Amino acid sequence: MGRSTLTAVESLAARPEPLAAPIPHRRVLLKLSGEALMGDDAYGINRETIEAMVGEIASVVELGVELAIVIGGGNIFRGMAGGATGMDRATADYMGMLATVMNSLALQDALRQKGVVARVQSALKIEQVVEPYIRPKALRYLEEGKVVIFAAGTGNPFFTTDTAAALRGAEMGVEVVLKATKVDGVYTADPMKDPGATRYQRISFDEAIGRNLKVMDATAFALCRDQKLPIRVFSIFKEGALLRAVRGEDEGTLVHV
Ligand SMILES: Nc1ncnc2c1ncn2[C@@H]1O[C@H](COP(=O)(O)OP(=O)(O)O)[C@@H](O)[C@H]1O
Ligand SMILES: O=c1ccn([C@@H]2O[C@H](COP(=O)(O)OP(=O)(O)O)[C@@H](O)[C@H]2O)c(=O)[nH]1
Repeated sequence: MGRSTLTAVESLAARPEPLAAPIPHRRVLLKLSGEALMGDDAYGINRETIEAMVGEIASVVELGVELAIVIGGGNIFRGMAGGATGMDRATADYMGMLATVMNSLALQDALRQKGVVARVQSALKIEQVVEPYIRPKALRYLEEGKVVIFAAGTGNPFFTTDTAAALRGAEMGVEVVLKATKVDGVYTADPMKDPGATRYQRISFDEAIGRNLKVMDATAFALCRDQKLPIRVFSIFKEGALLRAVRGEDEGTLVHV
């Protein structure tokens, strides 16, 4: 038996007994902001930010929660910025999707170093580098206790990784989409621009869409609303926030049907 198979089996065997307090979520999708992974750096992945996140992911996996991840690419390339400089928007968006593949591979490796088994599946075919997205295979990995990282967004230009998170979340049948981003929830206005903005504890999809709150794009909101898939928005920088979100505790903002 190959070493990688053993590791997967070992990690399954090492799953702890269910805790006395039941965990409300058995399968979740985590959306990690590419841009937030920069931390204070000018571009790329900040070592401390990714290490902190990987530590939190490891503790979620230890709980026995099945975890799928969609990672952004804004720390390397953002299609809109390319478009603004006169580049063809679709070409710029494909570059953005390739950036998410790089982030996914970096995250997979950071997880490996922490002893967490992860598989990357890409919406774009780059078979020498990463396996393609195959839904039943992804479901199988999750059932085996492996983390699945979905790379290349939806595989289509003019979309975002938030929409990819909603799409893959719905396909994987997760109970919640957890959006880890730069801000600690959904505010009445963009808190980066309006210091008077206040945070919602809970907000309905209809209200978030109606008020045009930009923390997530409208396509992602609409897809989650139609699929009755709640989203919890929380800070990527806050220690313990992911674990609290997975436990269904009051963290950030819950966007609900
Ligand atoms: N109403 C709002 N509440 C919270 N954040 C908002 C709101 N409107 C705009 N934002 C902005 O949305 C950003 C998160 O969206 P985005 O940049 O797409 O995140 P990500 O990189 O995580 O996909 C926040 O950094 C914040 O500045
Ligand atoms: O389905 C997708 C997902 C992403 N992108 C491109 O990839 C970039 C990076 O993704 P995103 O901006 O969502 O990342 P994040 O905000 O999390 O850093 C986007 O700007 C788009 O250009 C795309 O074209 N289609």
